[in-house]
Amino acid sequence: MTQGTYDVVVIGGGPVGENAADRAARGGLSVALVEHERFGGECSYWACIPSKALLRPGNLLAAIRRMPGVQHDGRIDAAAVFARRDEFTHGGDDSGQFDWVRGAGIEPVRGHARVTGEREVTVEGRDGGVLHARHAVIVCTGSVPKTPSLPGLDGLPGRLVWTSRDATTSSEVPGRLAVLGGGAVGTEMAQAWARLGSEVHLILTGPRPLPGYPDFVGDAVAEGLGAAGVRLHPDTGAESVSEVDDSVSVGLPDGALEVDRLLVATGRRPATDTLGLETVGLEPGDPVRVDDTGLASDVDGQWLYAAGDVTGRAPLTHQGKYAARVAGDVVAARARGETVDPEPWTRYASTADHHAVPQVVFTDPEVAAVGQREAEGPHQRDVELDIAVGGSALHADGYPGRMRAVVDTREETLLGVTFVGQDVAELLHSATVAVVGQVPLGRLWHAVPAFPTISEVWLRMLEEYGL
Ligand SMILES: Cc1cc2nc3c(=O)[nH]c(=O)nc-3n(C[C@H](O)[C@H](O)[C@H](O)COP(=O)(O)OP(=O)(O)OC[C@H]3O[C@@H](n4cnc5c(N)ncnc54)[C@H](O)[C@@H]3O)c2cc1C
Ligand SMILES: NC(=O)c1ccc[n+]([C@@H]2O[C@H](COP(=O)([O-])OP(=O)(O)OC[C@H]3O[C@@H](n4cnc5c(N)ncnc54)[C@H](O)[C@@H]3O)[C@@H](O)[C@H]2O)c1
Repeated sequence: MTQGTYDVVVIGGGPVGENAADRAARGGLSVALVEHERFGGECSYWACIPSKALLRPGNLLAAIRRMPGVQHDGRIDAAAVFARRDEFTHGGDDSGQFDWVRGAGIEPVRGHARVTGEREVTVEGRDGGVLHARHAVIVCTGSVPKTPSLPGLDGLPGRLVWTSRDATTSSEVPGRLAVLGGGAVGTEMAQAWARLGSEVHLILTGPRPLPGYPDFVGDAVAEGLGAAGVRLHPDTGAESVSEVDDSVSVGLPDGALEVDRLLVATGRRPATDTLGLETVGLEPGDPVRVDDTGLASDVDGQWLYAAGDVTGRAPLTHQGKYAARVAGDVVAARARGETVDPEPWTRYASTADHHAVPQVVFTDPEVAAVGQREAEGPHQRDVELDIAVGGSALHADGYPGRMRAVVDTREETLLGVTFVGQDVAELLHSATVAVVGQVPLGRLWHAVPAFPTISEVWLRMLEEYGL
């Protein structure tokens, strides 16, 4: 039984909760961190880490195939890929993360936490009890999969339906896999499992995958998925599903598709269903809306904060951790009695959430984007060009890639940059620095890309703009 009063109680020990707790502890506060499953959260065991471990070998093999003169037998050893993935996820053992929490001077608490009143958290489970927070409760409970309303889905036996957790942890390669949803999870997992040997069908409601990106991105990823053997079903959408002979029959407008597993990857929603938010006037199931300091917008008394997926702001690990650093620092500063001025771009405001969220989709080709994805106003211009420079040609034969920069034509700064192509992920931070730093194009002209690198496309983009 855990009872006690801490300066701060953080609910949810994923990457975001760990960072919020760490910053508050570094600020001199006593902190309890409550986790009901595994310290390290979704990202470490069921999301970012295992998915990237599954993708990398296939992307590497595809790159090798495109390079004349490199010997290979064209095979992926699925068992070895799974073994490497399981090393990254420590076979689901969170003791290393638990020890890190302790080592950071944070009190780890195992159990399910609920807010039961102002500055009060009740924990059920191994370390059950009531925790009181002198200064703040920070909610970092992440998100859970959204289930679409699809006739027959509720009645399908669980073994036939995959969530992203199954898609990232399975050590069996299904013969036939249907993937519902062409977002980041759907595209990444479709490609990974096709490369691991499944016959994969990607069912899309629109004409191309990754609908939130420029069309040239979705088209390039569709081509890459096709090259990996994924069968795309654009403008389709599943009408119903049912079990037939231990398989799933997916009803499509042009007939039934029979598969061994159905991966539902139709988005995520904030994990606030059983958090007790009704006790403080919030609606369970809704995101915890916050201002740029992380303070909950609809709760009085300046004590409830949130960061990460649960806020619905920028549901990515790195961006959630950024918001967590801000919230942890704000709580520590306010606890010291300091007045926090959340001016944009100070350490007390997660300003980048509005202007400069970077994301990579680790398909082949990769997608890397930050900030605005297209021109939206009269003084904005899209500058779009193929990535066709000395560096890219040497990197891969006939390198197919494209970029778009969105330029503020009055300030002559960048509002956003999108790349698609092999290995563009590592180009992204240069774009993020340019967007966040509002670097004038005239000054970017002097940031000379080394020859021969893919970054030479920066120079071509400036020339295309007119410099
Ligand atoms: C398949 C997949 C791949 C992804 N790949 C990437 C990627 O490559 N890069 C990227 O940036 N993002 C990726 N994401 C998104 C990323 O996983 C999330 O943005 C990130 O995990 C959010 O961190 P978080 O700490 O807010 O939430 P989570 O990681 O979900 O952690 C929340 C924690 O809170 C705990 N918790 C919840 N409720 C309670 C409660 N009441 N009491 C106690 N504990 C509780 C949970 O058990 C969990 O440990 C991916 C997502 C998926 C599904
Ligand atoms: N590399 C990365 O950064 C990475 C990788 C995976 C996931 N993530 C994050 O995890 C979260 C969840 O990813 P996700 O791909 O599940 O969500 P998403 O919202 O990115 O994509 C879901 C897709 O499913 C489609 N969809 C919705 N209902 C459908 C239906 N009934 N039938 C067919 N399609 C349908 C939507 O149009 C959308 O394209 C996102 O926030 C994502 O950014 C990030």
